[in-house]
Amino acid sequence: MYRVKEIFYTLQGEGSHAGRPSVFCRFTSCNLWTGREKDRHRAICQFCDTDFVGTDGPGGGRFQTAADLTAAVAKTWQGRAHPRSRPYVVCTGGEPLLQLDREAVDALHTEGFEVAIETNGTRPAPEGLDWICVSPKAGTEIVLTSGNDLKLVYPQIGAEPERFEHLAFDRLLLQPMDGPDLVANTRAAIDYCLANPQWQLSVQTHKTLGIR
Ligand SMILES: C[S@@+](CC[C@H](N)C(=O)[O-])C[C@H]1O[C@@H](n2cnc3c(N)ncnc32)[C@H](O)[C@@H]1O
Ligand SMILES: Nc1nc2[nH]cc(C(=O)O)c2c(=O)[nH]1
Ligand code: SF4
Ligand SMILES: [Mg+2]
Repeated sequence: MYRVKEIFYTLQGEGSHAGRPSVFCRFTSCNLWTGREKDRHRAICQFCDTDFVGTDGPGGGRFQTAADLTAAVAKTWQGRAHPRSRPYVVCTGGEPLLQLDREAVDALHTEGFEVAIETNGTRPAPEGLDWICVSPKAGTEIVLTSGNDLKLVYPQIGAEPERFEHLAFDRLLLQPMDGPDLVANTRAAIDYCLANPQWQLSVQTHKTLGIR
């Protein structure tokens, strides 16, 4: 069974695929925070901007099989078919690698989807994913050490960019930490990228665009 908070169609807001029409499938639960505000101060990951508790969001629910999950994703896609693009699903959460398995990836492929993931990198990934974005968190050990985007939320004490530069990712991205210090964090991320051009800036465009 797959427990999903919400499934929605929007533009990818972050990372190398920013602007790409995508179905977001947000899985319930995370291994680095319970998702409850009362636990935030003692969570391993304390800056999370997302509600991933429960299955009550738009399009959310409990899906018994990979085929059920895929049907829910497929009916959320609203793009017209075109030879230049395939339907695209971004599996996120919460931590999607607590639930996403080979069966679900295969079923999504059979339906014609390209399958991307946004993960904290602390759990192994099933084979077959088309796009892997790892966003490391201070105080954790990364087991997913290769992929496409390494998208580090900045700044994090104990997760300095230099720690990740040797990993086998196509792109290194800094994403300013949203919260009360967003303006200062954005300035600091810009300055870091300007001085260390192996890093590029990732802005959470959906937040300024006012879309999900
Ligand atoms: C909510 S997480 C879900 C996927 C996975 N658990 C992870 O952390 O990568 C989706 C993305 O949002 C980023 N994110 C979460 N809170 C953020 C914040 N306050 N500011 C900037 N990015 C944030 C995460 O680092 C991750 O790249
Ligand atoms: N538009 C949009 N883009 C996103 N990219 C990563 C997101 C996430 O929460 O994983 C996200 C999200 O929640 N919305
Ligand atoms: S690992 Fe991801 S989902 Fe979990 S608390 Fe951190 S940002 Fe949120
Ligand atoms: Mg988000």
